[in-house]
Amino acid sequence: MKPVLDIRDLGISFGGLKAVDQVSFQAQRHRITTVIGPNGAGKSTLFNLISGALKPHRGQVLIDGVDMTGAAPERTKAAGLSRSFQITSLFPELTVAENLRLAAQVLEPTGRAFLPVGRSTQALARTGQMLERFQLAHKRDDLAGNLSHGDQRRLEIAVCLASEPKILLLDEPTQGMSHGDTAQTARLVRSLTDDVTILLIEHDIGLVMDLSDHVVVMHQGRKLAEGPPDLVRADPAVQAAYFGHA
Ligand SMILES: Nc1ncnc2c1ncn2[C@@H]1O[C@H](COP(=O)(O)OP(=O)(O)OP(=O)(O)O)[C@@H](O)[C@H]1O
Repeated sequence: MKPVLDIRDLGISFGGLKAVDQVSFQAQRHRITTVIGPNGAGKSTLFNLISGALKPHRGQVLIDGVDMTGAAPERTKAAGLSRSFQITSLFPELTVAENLRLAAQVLEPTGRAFLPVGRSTQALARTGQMLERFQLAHKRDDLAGNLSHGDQRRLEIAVCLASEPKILLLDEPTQGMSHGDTAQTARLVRSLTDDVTILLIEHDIGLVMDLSDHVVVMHQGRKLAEGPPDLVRADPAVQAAYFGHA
């Protein structure tokens, strides 16, 4: 089957530093592909290259077979790529439902995007679905800024999904969460693969093993290894570079 995301020989340098160097891999539809690697390995830069926040110096990014290399974030978004950030990008002064409806507004047919809220039927329907799915219905009228950290991170994932993307880029979705919140969010992320393909950056190796279908290991800008989580974890080169022992 054609991969939904195809990364080919991607690279960028900052001055003399090759932050991402000759990286190639594919993300298969409805699977979770996780990028791991020590601090400074190039994971965030890779996400920036894929989402269009940075333009690569070499290589290609294909979304559903279409070359999107160097396309601006608005264009990769329109092609079906949605990204959540480590730092929350919610509107704290808007309610939970309003944050979702704003993101879902792109589902309205062209020319109807600025209709009064009550007539944005598709956006409202999607908002309702997201509230249910993310167990936020009882908090729909709470200000996003007043939610707990765990609820804010979950709302942020819901906002990313509200526009019905094909690919979801999640950067450490459970960072800073309590143990209980982490487990709940992990279950949620797993359930999302019915709808989307997920590309994840995650440091918690337990979560990586639990959640991932496929793991890509980065080290000093390069891809060190890739494969199923258990095989990658047992790889001596990965052990040496990432887990600190051979
Ligand atoms: N805009 C930039 N200008 C110069 N150097 C940069 C820039 N962005 C990243 N770097 C460097 O590129 C390398 C890769 O950084 P990156 O943030 O992608 O790593 P990472 O794997 O995401 O690390 P972490 O796990 O700490 O978030 C680092 O050495 C970093 O200092």
